[in-house]
Amino acid sequence: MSSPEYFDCVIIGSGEAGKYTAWTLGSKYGKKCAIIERKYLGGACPNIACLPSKNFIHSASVAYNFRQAASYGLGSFVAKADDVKVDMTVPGHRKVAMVDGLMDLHVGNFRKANTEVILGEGKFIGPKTIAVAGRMLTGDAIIVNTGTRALVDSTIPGLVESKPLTHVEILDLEVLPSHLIILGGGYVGLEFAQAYRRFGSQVTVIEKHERVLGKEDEDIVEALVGIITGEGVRIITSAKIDKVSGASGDSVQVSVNVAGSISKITGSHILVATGRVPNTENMGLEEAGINLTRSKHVLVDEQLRTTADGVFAVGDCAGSPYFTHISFDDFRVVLSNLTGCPRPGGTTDRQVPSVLFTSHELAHVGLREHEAQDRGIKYRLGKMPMAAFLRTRTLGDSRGFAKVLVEAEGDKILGFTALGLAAGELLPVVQLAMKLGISYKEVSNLVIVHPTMGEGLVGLFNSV
Ligand SMILES: Cc1cc2nc3c(=O)[nH]c(=O)nc-3n(C[C@H](O)[C@H](O)[C@H](O)COP(=O)(O)OP(=O)(O)OC[C@H]3O[C@@H](n4cnc5c(N)ncnc54)[C@H](O)[C@@H]3O)c2cc1C
Ligand SMILES: NC(=O)c1ccc[n+]([C@@H]2O[C@H](COP(=O)([O-])OP(=O)(O)OC[C@H]3O[C@@H](n4cnc5c(N)ncnc54)[C@H](O)[C@@H]3O)[C@@H](O)[C@H]2O)c1
Repeated sequence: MSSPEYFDCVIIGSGEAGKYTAWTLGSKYGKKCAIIERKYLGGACPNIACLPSKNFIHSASVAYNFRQAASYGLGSFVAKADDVKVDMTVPGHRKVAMVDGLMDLHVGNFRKANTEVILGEGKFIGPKTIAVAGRMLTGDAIIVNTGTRALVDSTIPGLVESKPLTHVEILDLEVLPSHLIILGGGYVGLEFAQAYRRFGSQVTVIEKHERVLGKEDEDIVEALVGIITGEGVRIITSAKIDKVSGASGDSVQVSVNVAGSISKITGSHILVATGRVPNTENMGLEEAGINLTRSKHVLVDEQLRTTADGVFAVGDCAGSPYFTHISFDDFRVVLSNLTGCPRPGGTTDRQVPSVLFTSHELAHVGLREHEAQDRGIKYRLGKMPMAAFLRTRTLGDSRGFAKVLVEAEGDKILGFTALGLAAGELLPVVQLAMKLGISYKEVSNLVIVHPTMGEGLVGLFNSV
């Protein structure tokens, strides 16, 4: 057997953490990296997940705003709101143009970093040895960054046979579903539900738990559901799916059992959004000494080291919270290890901020109110309607609210949640205050420009 080709670092999967590692090791440290990618150069985010879905959401919000044109004196352009029909090929082309631009950027970055990009499916054939496209590679460091994929639950009778859409296919759909049925009321389900409703589809979301977005506080979910259902999305909760029949793209029927009462929902398309599974099977991981967890994520410690010497795992496949910015932070942790100065604590106690990109956005960081109550953590609460964030008045939509949890005995911020227009933009200043461990009063004492969204934080933090 010939000996493997040597690289300083070999990365399987070109997701967020992996590509930044290659770009940085190559451009800043002069290291020679190889990155192996089977389909989506740069990973899910720029190709089939975050960025294309947000591009779509923006197209949908233009359609939504167009229907409101009369309230801005533009009624003569829109005879009747229902007359606005979206040619779905156009948002599709807009998305493709964006992705093409992002790919140019990626190719340029790999070139600048002198990274060898190898297209193919990477598989371990021995400790630190990987086979791909008829080649055999090894390196000082190996990084597994293979991500996750949408779960299509084969235990639901008829679901697989109905050929449901996942987030990948729906982003390429060039027709508007007359009725889109969405299984799962989590991030993917709700973002697409509102977007497709805004494009003009009838939309039904079916969620198995008693609430959508099960992790969030009840008051937040109630307010968000009010906004989304107010636009015409139907949400069915506490629902068990008994059976799916028919075919997505033609006619599909879902039998739903809610507390023993069975109903049949008929739609034109069905989208699965019921969670994700790690891409860790058939890769020779365990044979190479890389153990998996019960959920089939790669088992890692706080420095993202696997059970095999010199092999790291990063991003979704390592069970890090499923967000691109978290995968990016995994890159920082691994880089700190590869450059000889491991980040103290690694991934322990890092912030996990999130934004659900519905309109209105749901932004969160730190402790939720129900989590504090469940854990018996005492807190003081500041809560303020978005109407008191005066910027929202200028934008004509003041729905939603924000709340902040502060220590009962001290002044540190424990958690922050906001539901409102552009709420995601409020996070960094709160995150910084939390990270520095400074008093919430430092935020309420800031001079913040009037009338920006951030200005509302002064009132919110004063209300504690
Ligand atoms: C619809 C949708 C919208 C989302 N929106 C957001 C958002 O707005 N903000 C946010 O922060 N997060 C969002 N996420 C989550 C985010 O996309 C993921 O958390 C992120 O992409 C994970 O990155 P990663 O580094 O783990 O790898 P990934 O981006 O998953 O990349 C892994 C890569 O590995 C490749 N691969 C797998 N196996 C092999 C193999 N054996 N050989 C070679 N290559 C392989 C895959 O093709 C893929 O390109 C969204 C997810 C979805 C589904
Ligand atoms: N804006 C963002 O940052 C963003 C957007 C999309 C996805 N993501 C990431 O991707 C992850 C995956 O998203 P997702 O929406 O696929 O998963 P999710 O875990 O967020 O939500 C899945 C939902 O499906 C429900 N469910 C599960 N099985 C079901 C069944 N049989 N019938 C009905 N409902 C069922 C769950 O109770 C849950 O509410 C997210 O958790 C998030 O981390 C992030």
